[in-house]
Amino acid sequence: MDRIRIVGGNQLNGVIPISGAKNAALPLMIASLLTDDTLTLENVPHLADVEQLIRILGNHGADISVNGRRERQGESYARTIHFTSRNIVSTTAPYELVSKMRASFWVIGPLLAREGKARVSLPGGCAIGTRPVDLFIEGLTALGANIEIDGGYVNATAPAGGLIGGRYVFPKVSVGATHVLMMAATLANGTTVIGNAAREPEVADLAKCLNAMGAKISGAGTGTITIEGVRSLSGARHRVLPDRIETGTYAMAVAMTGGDVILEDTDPSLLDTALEAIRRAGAEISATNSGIRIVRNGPGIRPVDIVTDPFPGFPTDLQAQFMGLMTKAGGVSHITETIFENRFMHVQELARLGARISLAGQTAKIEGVSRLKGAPVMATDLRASVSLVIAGLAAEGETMVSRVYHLDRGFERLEEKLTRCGAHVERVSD
Ligand SMILES: CC(=O)N[C@H]1[C@@H](OP(=O)(O)OP(=O)(O)OC[C@H]2O[C@@H](n3ccc(=O)[nH]c3=O)[C@H](O)[C@@H]2O)O[C@H](CO)[C@@H](O)[C@@H]1O
Ligand SMILES: C=C(OP(=O)(O)O)C(=O)O
Repeated sequence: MDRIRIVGGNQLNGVIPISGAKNAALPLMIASLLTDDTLTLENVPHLADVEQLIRILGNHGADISVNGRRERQGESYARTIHFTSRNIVSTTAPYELVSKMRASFWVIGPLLAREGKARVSLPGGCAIGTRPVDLFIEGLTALGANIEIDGGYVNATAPAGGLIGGRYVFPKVSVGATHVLMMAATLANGTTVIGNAAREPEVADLAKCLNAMGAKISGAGTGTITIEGVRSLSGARHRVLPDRIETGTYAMAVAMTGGDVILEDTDPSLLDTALEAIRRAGAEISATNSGIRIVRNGPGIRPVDIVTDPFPGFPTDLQAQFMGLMTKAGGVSHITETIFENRFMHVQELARLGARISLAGQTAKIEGVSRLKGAPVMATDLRASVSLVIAGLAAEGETMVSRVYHLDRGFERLEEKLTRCGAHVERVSD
């Protein structure tokens, strides 16, 4: 199993290209099931989750080629991938495939809308909380679906004439359930209104792509989304938006080590709240023509309190990384997690590096220390793993991160991107 070896102490200086967003690419890929035509996605990151979803879509009958080649004939990055689901050959998404990744459950929306039925295993994914699917079930039921859970599978059927436009107000914001309801409603009879919708940029990116495919969606990116159902969708070409979580992660890494880095091919407006927190921690951040410049020289890291919230709040997917940064702040900070009830698994691992963190309910208190010391640590989930990398970059000596398959789910070429900026980071394959 691969591990990542970091020798801390180097500043980061240079340019880091930001990849397409995993959390946009996944729903966009799933949207290809809505049409018998070809959906072409550009700027798709090369990640374990993308590969897994390619397998899942293939199981439903999608024909997939990468950069004009059949998948696995050659490797490349920032890929253009063509998805054609001329016929759906199976409306079942089996446990063996879906249990590995939460987002694969989302195929339920397109399958139900296009084929009138779907049998999808209850999802797996990062162990960061219970992550139920009640909101998906309520939302799809509001479009007329009949849903039962049996033997670990969600069995959904649409009325004889297809899904029917409806109104559903989420009692709690859910990114995934918003994606699914929006996709399902594109092919429903009549108009659907989704209230308290997730406002994440990835939802707006999916709507933009669906509209390019012929859907009639307005309001995506706001709390109310209106979808006028259409008979069928066509193919389209769409570029996946930049990964705001990867952007924030590297910005925090630079704030941690000090240095001067340009994050290229990204957009600061995707992560205003997180950038503001990093600024308050002592880094200078400015927009460039194609991204963000982040500089920290001289003064140390200042303690900053944050609370995670749905967009436009501070993203839960950057919480672990910000905690990594705060371990070396000159004072006490507090981090409150409001989205997932069990997203503090990195605390005990950061402690191995010398961090002083105590937990009280959903709030972590971090007493900054002046030095961290390298140690063997274990990645417990995707963002937790990269918080250990951030801490390791500023720790004295060697940090060895095991279970990096978590990291490979969401960070494309991390070692290469950091090494190019002067860090000592390498992958060790046993
Ligand atoms: C692939 C992807 O894009 N994943 C992101 C997506 O996950 P995901 O879409 O799974 O997260 P949700 O927004 O659905 O979850 C938010 C909260 O709602 C709860 N909930 C959700 C659905 C449901 O039916 N019932 C319910 O109670 C969840 O347990 C959680 O407490 O948004 C999260 C919140 O920004 C991010 O951390 C994930 O990185
Ligand atoms: C939690 C994440 O992903 P997922 O929802 O796929 O588990 C994440 O991207 O941080």
